[in-house]
Amino acid sequence: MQLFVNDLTVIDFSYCCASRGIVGESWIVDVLLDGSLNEMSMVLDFAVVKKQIKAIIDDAVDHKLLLPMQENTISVEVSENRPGHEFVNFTSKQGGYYLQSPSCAFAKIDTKQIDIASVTDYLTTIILTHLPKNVQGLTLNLRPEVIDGAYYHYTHGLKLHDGNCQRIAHGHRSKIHIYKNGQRSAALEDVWSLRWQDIYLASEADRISLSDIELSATAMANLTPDHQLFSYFAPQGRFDIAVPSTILDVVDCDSTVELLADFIVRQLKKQSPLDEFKVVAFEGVAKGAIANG
Ligand SMILES: Nc1nc2c(c(=O)[nH]1)N=C([C@H](O)[C@H](O)COP(=O)(O)OP(=O)(O)OP(=O)(O)O)CN2
Repeated sequence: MQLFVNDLTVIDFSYCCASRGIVGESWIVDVLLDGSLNEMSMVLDFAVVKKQIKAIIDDAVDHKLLLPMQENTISVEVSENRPGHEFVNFTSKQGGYYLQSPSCAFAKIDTKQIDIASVTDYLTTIILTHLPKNVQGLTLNLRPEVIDGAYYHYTHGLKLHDGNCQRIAHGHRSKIHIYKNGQRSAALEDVWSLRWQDIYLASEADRISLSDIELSATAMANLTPDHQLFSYFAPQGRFDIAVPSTILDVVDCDSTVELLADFIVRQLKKQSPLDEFKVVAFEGVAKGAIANG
């Protein structure tokens, strides 16, 4: 007997990619279980699938930075000064990224590259250990949203969020709709999808000086004048990141989707003060904010 739950959840995360750098991503998760019927004549109660399997997936990868541990341009070091914190040093074709975060912000995956296949294997192994004996098989289908139009991938952190969105390197793949004087503008949507393609979005308020940043000795030896530095404290701990200027956009606000929609409107108004704009900014799949100006 097989049981399925489609659209069980969306995982929003970022990952280290040798060619693209740190990439924000959103994948929808469908689940298919194979098993015999239990004493309730069920393969597994939908409530268990929806709550427990979703919780396992969230705990494993959601709002984390996924690290392909077989990639030799990544190193992880335990912080000696901050218990429970780790440093990640990552060199990509786009430049070097250096981070400090509480360990829960990273998922270490034994693979050469993060892709749908490796994350599916990783999650399947973890979930199978939690399933009752009557459930013998598990098929996960991870898939990006089908998007007919412009989208971007960004990575960010929300220092004021009391949940996992406080993690300084989690991200999303998000649609963007822009209306100019009531008409959808594919041209403006393309401009923003290009501007925020594989971008790190930092808040100016989180900028920190070189003397105050906390990174590994390896990172400190490899920082260049091109790196910009950001840091904050949030309930899970201290977060630091160094990002090369070329793959960074610094906004004058926090990066909640409400404020990002407003940021885009303000930039558009600066360029064309006489025109009216509406920006529908998504954050991951099927949610977002609308700003007008
Ligand atoms: N009003 C807003 N709420 C939240 C924002 C925001 O910008 N505006 N942002 C976040 C985080 O960035 C987070 O990444 C959003 O992800 P989401 O999947 O919605 O978070 P949850 O884990 O709580 O939801 P699940 O569907 O259970 O994964 C949070 N809120």
